[in-house]
Amino acid sequence: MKKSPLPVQNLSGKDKQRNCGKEALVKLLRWNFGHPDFRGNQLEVIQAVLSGRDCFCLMPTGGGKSMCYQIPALAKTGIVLVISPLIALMVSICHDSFLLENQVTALKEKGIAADFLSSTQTSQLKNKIHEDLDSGQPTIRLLYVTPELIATSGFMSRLKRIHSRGLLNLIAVDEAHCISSWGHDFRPSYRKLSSLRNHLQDVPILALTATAVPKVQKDVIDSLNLQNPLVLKSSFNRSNIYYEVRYKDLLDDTYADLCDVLKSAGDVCAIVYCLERTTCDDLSTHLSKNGISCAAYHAGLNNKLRSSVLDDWLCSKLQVVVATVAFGYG
Ligand SMILES: Nc1ncnc2c1ncn2[C@@H]1O[C@H](COP(=O)(O)OP(=O)(O)OP(=O)(O)O)[C@@H](O)[C@H]1O
Repeated sequence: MKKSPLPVQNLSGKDKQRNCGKEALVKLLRWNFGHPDFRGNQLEVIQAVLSGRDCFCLMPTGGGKSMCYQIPALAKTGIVLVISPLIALMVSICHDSFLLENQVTALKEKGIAADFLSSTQTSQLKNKIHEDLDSGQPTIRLLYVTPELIATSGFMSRLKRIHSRGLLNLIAVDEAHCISSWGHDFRPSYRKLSSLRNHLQDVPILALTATAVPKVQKDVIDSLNLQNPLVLKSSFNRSNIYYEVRYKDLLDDTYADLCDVLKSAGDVCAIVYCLERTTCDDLSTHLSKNGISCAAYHAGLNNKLRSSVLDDWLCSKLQVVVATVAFGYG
């Protein structure tokens, strides 16, 4: 049976203080996500944004950044806007089984009213979301959008209307390092997010990233015009990860060595990254010949084939994917 989200309350006066308190927030976490307690800096971030403060949060991949805006969306009536560069990718090139993995689907399955707006949706679907947003009492609590959409005047006017009704609670900028031209993943569309502060002055902004050297961090804070932000950084040490370096030049046979490593690791799933497409094809053929269930993944393969490799790997039909960085982009 599906659980319905805990009822939310409008935060004002004493309620505001009480609901920003740890106890109420942990209750929301347990009820909606089944986690016993907050991890790392999650609670501090959540309390900061709920109290209306801007925040810059640096947390490692898998550290639980999403919870930092998902819980605020459940703690207050209104909307949390999540700006993510990943929506377009997820929706356009992945199919059902992978879509199930994405945040919106997972949230909906938990009974949380989340949705996304993307250029790949039918106008019927988009209109339905627009109607909900324009209604006096939108049902959507978490809305995922692309930075490109923020730059359109139509959507900004819609946001301003929602804000004028006191219903825009938080703007979360995921992968915030993309705003910085100093960063490794600069996206020009992210630069346009600097207009958010001018248009929606008193809405707290939460910048989230897993990668930001001090120069990038400053650039993100300046570009988004964060005001006296709470800056929180977590340790990048992942105690569950074991690192080992083997020097290729010192190995007699790199392919044979890799084959041994994969076989001795047992029935694990793995990604082997290569610099070139031809190496992916070549190594994948070699591993397959040696009894390892394996496929290549790179931008030279058509969408259908890439999707099926991704799908098979996600459902453990394939043990190893030999890929270029195209795998990280979906
Ligand atoms: N407080 C918590 N206790 C236990 N598990 C948690 C907690 N918060 C988040 N998680 C789990 O940690 C995993 C990673 O969370 P999440 O996807 O939000 O990480 P992330 O920091 O956004 O990662 P990425 O950088 O890849 O986007 C999820 O499975 C999530 O359910």
